[in-house]
Amino acid sequence: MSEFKLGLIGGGVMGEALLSGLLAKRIYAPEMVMVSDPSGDRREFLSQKYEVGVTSDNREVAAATEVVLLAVKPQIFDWVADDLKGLLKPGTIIISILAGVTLFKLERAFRESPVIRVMPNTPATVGAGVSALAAGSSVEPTHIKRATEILTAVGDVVQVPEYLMDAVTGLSGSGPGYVAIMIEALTDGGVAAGLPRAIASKLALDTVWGTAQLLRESQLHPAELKDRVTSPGGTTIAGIAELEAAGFRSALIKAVKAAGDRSRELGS
Ligand SMILES: NC(=O)C1=CN([C@@H]2O[C@H](COP(=O)(O)OP(=O)(O)OC[C@H]3O[C@@H](n4cnc5c(N)ncnc54)[C@H](OP(=O)(O)O)[C@@H]3O)[C@@H](O)[C@H]2O)C=CC1
Ligand SMILES: O=C(O)[C@@H]1CCC=N1
Repeated sequence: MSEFKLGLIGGGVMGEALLSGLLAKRIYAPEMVMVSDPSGDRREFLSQKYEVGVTSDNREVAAATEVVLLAVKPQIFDWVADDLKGLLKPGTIIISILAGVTLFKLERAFRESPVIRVMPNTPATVGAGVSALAAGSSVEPTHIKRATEILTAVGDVVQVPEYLMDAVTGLSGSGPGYVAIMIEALTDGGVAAGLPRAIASKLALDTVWGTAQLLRESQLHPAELKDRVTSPGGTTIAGIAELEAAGFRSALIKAVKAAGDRSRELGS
C-alpha cells in the first residue's frame, strides 16, 4: 500500500473508474486519497461510496498530496493548471489522463514536477482496462513504477513514445464506445430476426466477449478465426458480404483515425 498521498482532480467517469480500482486493489487506503470536484452531489457520492476525502478546491488537493491525477476535461486544462501554480509540493508527480493534452503543455504548466501522460479506458471500472503511458523529460524509473502500479490496478499497461498517444486515444481510449455500439446493433439485428430483446442482448454480449477471449487465449489471427467460422456457401459469408458492402471495416478504420485527429485538436 502506498505511503504517498494521491490527489484526484475531477471525480467523473474516468476518475471514479481509476479510484475504485486503486482502492479495491489496496494500492491506496481511502484516507490516503483526496478528490476534488465542483459538484456537491458528486463529492457526497464519492465520499459515501469510497470513504475518500473530498473538496471543491483543487488547490487543497495539490498542496496535500504527492501524486496528482488530473481527470478533468481537456477543454479546462489551462484554467485548472493556472489555479495550481506554486502550490504543488516539490517533486509531486503529475499523471494526466486528458485526451490530447501533450507532455509539452503539461511540462510548461508544472515546471517543477515529473509529468506522465496516460490514456486509460472505461473497462478500467471493472479491472479490465488497458492504458498507454508516455513519460515526460524529467521522469525517472521510480515515477514510471508508481504510475504503472496505479494503472495496473485497473488493467494492462503499455508504454509508448508520446507521438503515438493520439492514435492510442482513437483506438483503446474511445474504442469502448465503438464496441458498445456494435453490441447494441447486434442485439437489434437479433430482434429484427425475431429474438426477444433480453435473449438477443445476452447472445450479442457473450459473442463479443467470447470472441475476444478466444483470440486472446489462442493467439489466433482474427482473419484465421473468421475463416474458421465461415463455411463454404454458409450463413457467415452471407453476413460478411453485407458488412463488406456497407463498408464496416473502412468505417472502423476511419473512426479510429477521426478520434485520434480529434485528440490532437483537443490538445492544440
Ligand atoms: N471517459 C472516458 O472513456 C475517458 C476519458 N478520458 C479523459 O478523462 C478526462 C475526464 O473524462 P470523463 O471522466 O469522461 O469526464 P467527466 O465529465 O465524467 O469527469 C470530469 C469531472 O471533472 C469535474 N470538473 C469540472 N470542472 C472541474 C474543475 N475545475 N476542477 C475539478 N473537477 C472539475 C466534472 O464535474 P462537472 O461534471 O460537475 O463539471 C466531472 O465530475 C478527460 O480529460 C478525458 O479526455 C481518458 C480516457 C477515457
Ligand atoms: O471522448 C473522449 O474525449 C474521451 C477520451 C477517450 C475516451 N473518452
